[in-house]
Amino acid sequence: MPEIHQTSPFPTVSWIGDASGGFLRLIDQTRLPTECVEIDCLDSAAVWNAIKRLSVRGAPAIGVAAAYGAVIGARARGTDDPKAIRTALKEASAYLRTSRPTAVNLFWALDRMEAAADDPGRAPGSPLLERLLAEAEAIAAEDRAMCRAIGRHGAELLVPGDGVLTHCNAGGLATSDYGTALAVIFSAHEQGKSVHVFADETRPLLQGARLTAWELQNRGVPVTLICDNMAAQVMKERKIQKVVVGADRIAANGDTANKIGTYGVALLARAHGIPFYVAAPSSTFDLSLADGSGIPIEERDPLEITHGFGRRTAPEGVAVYNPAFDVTPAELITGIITERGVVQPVDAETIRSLIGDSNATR
Ligand SMILES: CSC[C@H]1O[C@H](OP(=O)(O)O)[C@H](O)[C@@H]1O
Repeated sequence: MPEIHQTSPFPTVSWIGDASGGFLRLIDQTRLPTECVEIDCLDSAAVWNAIKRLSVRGAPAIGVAAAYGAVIGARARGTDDPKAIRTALKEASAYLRTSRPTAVNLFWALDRMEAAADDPGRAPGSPLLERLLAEAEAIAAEDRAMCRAIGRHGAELLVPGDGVLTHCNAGGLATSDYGTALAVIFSAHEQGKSVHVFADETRPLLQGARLTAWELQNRGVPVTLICDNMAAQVMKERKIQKVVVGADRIAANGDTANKIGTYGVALLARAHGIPFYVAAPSSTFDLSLADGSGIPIEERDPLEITHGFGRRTAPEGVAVYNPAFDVTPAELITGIITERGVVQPVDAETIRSLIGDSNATR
């Protein structure tokens, strides 16, 4: 059973100790906003469970956690023999890949960890476990930098007084720090642009209510919480000038998988003439997919719908459908805000030239 520690709000995911004896520490996001506690993951099974149960969630944060989980898994055979470490790493990587299917960052990060194990060029001469930890730390550091760059590029799209609708949580909790969609908000505020956020609560797991509202309040950003079914009304009342959401996997043509309900928000934004932006790092692109039809959509436990709020809210035995994501077609997306700039999603070649095949390793 992982240990539990009280903690300050950040960092979402961090490594404690050295390569041979260290472990992954993360905020348990299932306990927010009422409790901000951390759990320590001492083996790859604890990391797998943390991802599966959304203790750690959000595409980039899942990738960073999986990278550290691969380091832990590489030690599973208790030897410094590089051959045994590589074998244990591959086993841990294959196991961690089964935790959740949609966020491509999980697979992107594990691909990087496996490549690092075979690349003596990184930190030549140092023990393999230290090289693996260095790669995981690099993935986390790159993510922090990408989030800040996304914030800078995205903040240019906002004007003072904008009402911005968000869906789910694409904040610091969904990344190694600062967020993607919320990075745009945070950066705008740091530049003195006052914007007001309307946060969809985002059923069934309420990442918007529990996490986005919590993050924005922590940083002093004005936020109004709404139910998902109120998005059309706030748009009709002209309270919303922009929509900014995160992403879990973006295909080569810009089709974007994100939390369930995002597609509906995109349709509403189009109907009201409101720009709809996706904010995501290049690690969330899957250029191996020509379009969104190939993005695997996770289906989760029906109990998340029938037993939310701590009690049963549906008749015993009722049929339930619980897809955790949907795919917004590129033609409904005004622009994708990446660390390299804003790209118009329907031009697949522009996306490929901006993102580059090397970054989107799939
Ligand atoms: C910055 S990616 C955040 C992205 O991930 C969330 O899904 P989940 O909470 O199930 O991991 C949601 O789709 C967010 O937009």
